[in-house]
Amino acid sequence: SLRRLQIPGRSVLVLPLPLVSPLIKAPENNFPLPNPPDIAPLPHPSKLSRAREASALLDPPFAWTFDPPRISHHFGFIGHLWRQLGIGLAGMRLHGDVSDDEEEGAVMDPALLSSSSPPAGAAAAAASRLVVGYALTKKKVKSFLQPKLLLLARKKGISFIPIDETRPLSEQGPFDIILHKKTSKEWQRFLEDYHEVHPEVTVLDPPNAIEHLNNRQSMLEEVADLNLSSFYEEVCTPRQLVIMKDPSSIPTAVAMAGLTLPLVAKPLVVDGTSKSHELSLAYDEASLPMLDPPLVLQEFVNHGGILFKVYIIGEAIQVVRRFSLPDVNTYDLLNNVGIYRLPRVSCAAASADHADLDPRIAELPPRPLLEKLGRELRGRLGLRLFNIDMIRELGANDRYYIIDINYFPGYGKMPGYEHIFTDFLQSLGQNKYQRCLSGG
Ligand SMILES: Nc1ncnc2c1ncn2[C@@H]1O[C@H](COP(=O)(O)OP(=O)(O)OP(=O)(O)O)[C@@H](O)[C@H]1O
Ligand SMILES: O=P(O)(O)O[C@H]1[C@H](O)[C@@H](O)[C@H](OP(=O)(O)O)[C@@H](OP(=O)(O)O)[C@H]1O
Repeated sequence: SLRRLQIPGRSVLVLPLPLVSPLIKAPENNFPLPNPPDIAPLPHPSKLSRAREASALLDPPFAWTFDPPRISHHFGFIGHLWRQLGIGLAGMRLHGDVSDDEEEGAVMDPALLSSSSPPAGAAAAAASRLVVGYALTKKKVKSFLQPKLLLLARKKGISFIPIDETRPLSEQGPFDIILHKKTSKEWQRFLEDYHEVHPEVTVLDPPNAIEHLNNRQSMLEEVADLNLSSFYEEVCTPRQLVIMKDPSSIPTAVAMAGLTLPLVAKPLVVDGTSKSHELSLAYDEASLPMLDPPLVLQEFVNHGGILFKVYIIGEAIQVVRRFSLPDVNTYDLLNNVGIYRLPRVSCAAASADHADLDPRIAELPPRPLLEKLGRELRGRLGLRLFNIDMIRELGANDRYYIIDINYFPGYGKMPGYEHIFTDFLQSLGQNKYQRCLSGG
C-alpha cells in the first residue's frame, strides 16, 4: 500500500519498508522519507552510475545508499511509481549536445531540488544562505543546471531560482546573485535598471561587458592589446579582417590586408544561435565572394588538431584538451577550391585529454601563462565567467593563438565544475557579507 502525506508546500511519499528496503538503505532515518526534493532527483535508470554520486551529496541524516545491481532490477517499477505520483524525472540529459536554438524538450527542473515554485520554492529559498536567480535559455539550463550541481549547491545552502523575465525583478527574489546569459537589449536594460536600484545584488556579469564578447572583432581586441609575450612564449591572435558588406569586395580586401589562404570565415556577431557558430573555410580567392557578410576572416593556423579550452570561473582556471580541425597542408591547398562548412568539432563533449597524442601536441600550455592570461583578461573584460579557446601553432611550440572567447561557456562539460562553481558562488556570498560587516 502506498500513501501520500500532504504537508503544506510539499508532498511526502510514504512507502512500506519492505518494498523499498531492497532498493534503498537509509541508515539513520527510515520513514517517512526526507523531503521530496531529495527524492525527486534520484537518477534515471540509464544514469545509474550517478546514483552513488548523488547519494554522497545528500545531507548526512538522509544519506541514502544505493545498491546498483538491485536497484536496476527494480527501477522499472520505481519509475512507474514516480510517474503515478506525478514526480517526473523529466528526462535528465546530463551531457547531451543539443542545438543552440533548441527551446523545446525535457528540462531537469531545478525546482525539484531547490526552489522555483512557491510555496516550496519560497521555503527553500528562505532556508538558503545564498539565493541565485538565473535567466538562461532552456538549452543552458539543461547543460548547466545538472543534478550534480543542484545537489551540491543545496548542500552548501545555495538555491537557484528561475527569473520570470516578464515580471519586474524587484517583485522576485530577493536575490544575492543574478546569473544570466540573454542577449536581448530589452533584458540588458531590465537588468541594468534593476542593478541601479539594487547595487547589493551581484550580477554575473555586467551586460555591457558581456556585449564585448558578442562581436568577434571586439572579442579579440583585448587580447591583441595584452602584450603577454615573454622570452619563453608568445600569445597572439590570428590575423583577421572584418567584412561588413559587399561580398564582391572580399578578394581585394584580403589581398590588401595581406592575409594568407586558407581563411576561416566566422559570423561577426555571436548571439547564442547556432547560425552564429556556422563557420566555413575558404581555400581560394575566387570563392571568397560566395561568403555572406558581416563576418570575420581569420587566417587558418595549423595546430595539430588539438585545441585548449581554458575555463575561467572567478579566479579558478581549468584547462582541457579538445579535438579541433585537422591541419591544412600544401596538397590540400592546391587541390581544394570553394567554401567548406566546418563542423562544430571542438564543442563535442568528447575530451581529448586521454587520447594517444604526440606529446608535443598534447602538452598543455604552461600554468603560469594561463594564470597570467586569466587574470589579465578578467580585469580587462570585466567578466568572471568565460572561456578562452587557444591553439598552439604547429612547429612553433611556444606560439599560442587565442581564437575565441565565450561568455558563460558550456561549464557542464568541465570536469568537477559543480565544485568550482559552488565554491565561487560561496566566495561571492562571503565577500558580500564581509562588505556588510565593514559597512561598505
Ligand atoms: N584561426 C583558426 N585556425 C585554425 N582553426 C580554427 C581557427 N579558428 C577556428 N578554428 C577551429 O574552428 C573551431 C571553431 O572556431 P571558434 O571557436 O572561433 O567558433 P565558435 O563558433 O565561436 O565556436 P564555439 O562553438 O566553441 O563557441 C575551433 O574550435 C577550431 O577548431
Ligand atoms: O562546451 P564548450 O566547448 O565550452 O562550447 C560552448 C560554446 O562555446 C558556448 O558558446 C555555448 O553556449 P551558448 O549556446 O549559450 O552560446 C555552450 O553551450 P552549452 O552551455 O549548452 O553547452 C557550448 O556549446
